[in-house]
Amino acid sequence: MLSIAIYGEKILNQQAEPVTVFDNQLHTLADDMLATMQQAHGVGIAAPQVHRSLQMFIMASNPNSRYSDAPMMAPQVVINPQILQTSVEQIRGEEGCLSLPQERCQVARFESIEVRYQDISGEWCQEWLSGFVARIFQHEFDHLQGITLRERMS
Ligand SMILES: O=C(O)C[C@@H](Cc1ccccc1)[C@H](O)SCc1ccccc1
Ligand SMILES: [Zn+2]
Repeated sequence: MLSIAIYGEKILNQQAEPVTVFDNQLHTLADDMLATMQQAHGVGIAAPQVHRSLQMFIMASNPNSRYSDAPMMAPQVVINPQILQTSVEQIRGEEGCLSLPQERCQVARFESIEVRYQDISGEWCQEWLSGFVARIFQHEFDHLQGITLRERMS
């Protein structure tokens, strides 16, 4: 397990660096992030949260106490992500953050988004996401820009 940065640590407010080398070390980091996220019962985790300023996160939606209709999906490693398009509609929903333990707040997110990112082998993927998975993507994408729930509280 990796240690999780807590709100107030500088790394959480920095713009993360692009990933340029897709090697075994990157695979190891992805495995360690996944294990850390699962131990914390999260549905996502971003590299800056484990003190690595890299544009990389994991999203792993699964039905949970707050989002019982969340889809079950295999964990997805997302690298150098871009948000290409967003829906007009936004939806407010409850979010938590592993870096803000015990805090929950309502955050408005776009209902659906078109995204482009590289997977763990460097292949580019482009797809539309909606609902809870889109919410996780936007939450983790914020972490890569140095934005946390505190800055999003509305
Ligand atoms: O801090 C993080 O990035 C992980 C969050 C991700 C998250 C994204 C969107 C909405 C909620 C959470 C953790 O998963 S916090 C734990 C959690 C899990 C399910 C629902 C709410 C909070
Ligand atoms: Zn978070």
